[in-house]
Amino acid sequence: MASMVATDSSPSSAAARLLPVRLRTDAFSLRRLLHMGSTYSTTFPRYFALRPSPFPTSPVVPTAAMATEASAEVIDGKAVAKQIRDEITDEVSRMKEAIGVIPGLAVILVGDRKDSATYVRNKKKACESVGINSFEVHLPEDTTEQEVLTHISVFNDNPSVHGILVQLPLPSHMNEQNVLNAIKIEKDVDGFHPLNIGRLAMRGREPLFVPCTPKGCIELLHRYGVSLKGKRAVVIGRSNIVGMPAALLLQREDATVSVVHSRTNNPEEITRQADLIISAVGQPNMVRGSWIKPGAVIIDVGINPVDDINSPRGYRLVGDVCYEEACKVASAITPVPGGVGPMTIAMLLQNTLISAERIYNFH
Ligand SMILES: Nc1nc(=O)c2c([nH]1)NC[C@@H]1CN(c3ccc(C(=O)N[C@@H](CCC(=O)O)C(=O)O)cc3)C=[N+]21
Repeated sequence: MASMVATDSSPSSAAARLLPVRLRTDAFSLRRLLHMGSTYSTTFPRYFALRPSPFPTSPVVPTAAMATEASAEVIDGKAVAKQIRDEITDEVSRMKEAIGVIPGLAVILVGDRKDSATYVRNKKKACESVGINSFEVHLPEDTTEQEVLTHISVFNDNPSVHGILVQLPLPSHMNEQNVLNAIKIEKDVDGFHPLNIGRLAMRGREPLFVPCTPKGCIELLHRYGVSLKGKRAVVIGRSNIVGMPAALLLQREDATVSVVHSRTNNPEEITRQADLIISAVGQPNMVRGSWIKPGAVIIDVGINPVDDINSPRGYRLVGDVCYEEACKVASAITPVPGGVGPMTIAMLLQNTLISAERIYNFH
């Protein structure tokens, strides 16, 4: 622990400063774990902190029995998202002081889905926390597609709005494609416009915006020092908003990518070859311990409610990955909640800031 304190107070590199405190002492521990396939060698201090010896006065020597009980590093998305929001707060005020512009995000919510309402409320709170202006339109379930298009058009023309997000899913009577295509590409902070996705897929091209959830996954890996170059990555799920863009981003990071989906033969065997797993399917606890190569890094995008009479809400959130099993095999894993979810919102704020900076040519 003493060495951690010393490292914290010494000048650190830019990369190290971005890392969560606990990792600053060894920014590349996870990268090393990836190479070694070990679940445990660089995590002794935390290991002992979590499982104190029953004989605290005697020195603790790791044994093989302990190794089988090793638990993965927790990739703390909540803490990293906070760090990113702090960076955005600074940048927003720098921009305001320099050119008098405040970034603005417009969110359109149609219908009364409780989860959507919660997400939109969280986005609004997050905007406030970093000094970004938020504009919100809440429309009833029976709104026509044309009315939604009109709201988009007004936001497209509003110079105080630099990002527009239409909360998905839309009510079933609407054509999602028509609605998303109406968003001006310069304000498409979700990055869902086909032209953005097309550019993401092409070598030598740059999208205006990278979709928030996959971007958040890659950002977490970067800030935890996980290198992807040459690594085998498996993305589970092929949705337009997570799985597919995540696979494209991983290829841009020089990973070798396989996409496992509902029609894949023997998904377990393919997934077990991965150094990195990104799971985005929406099936609670689908990825079991036996699917995971020892030492793999796991990013769990799933946010699945499961009934839980002991929870005040009557349910709790679990990921796609069986956490109890996975943390005994993986070298690092994102929890649910507190993993990718908060990063998605942080990336939305970042995209909104990037948009405003680009529109005003402010860097
Ligand atoms: N146009 C559009 N863009 C989106 O980005 C979008 C969307 N539609 N529709 C729905 C999904 C879902 N989504 C989440 C964002 C944050 C959390 C989040 O912060 N979750 C917390 C838990 C929150 C809780 O406890 O309820 C966590 O994982 O720690 C979850 C889910 C964005 N989405």
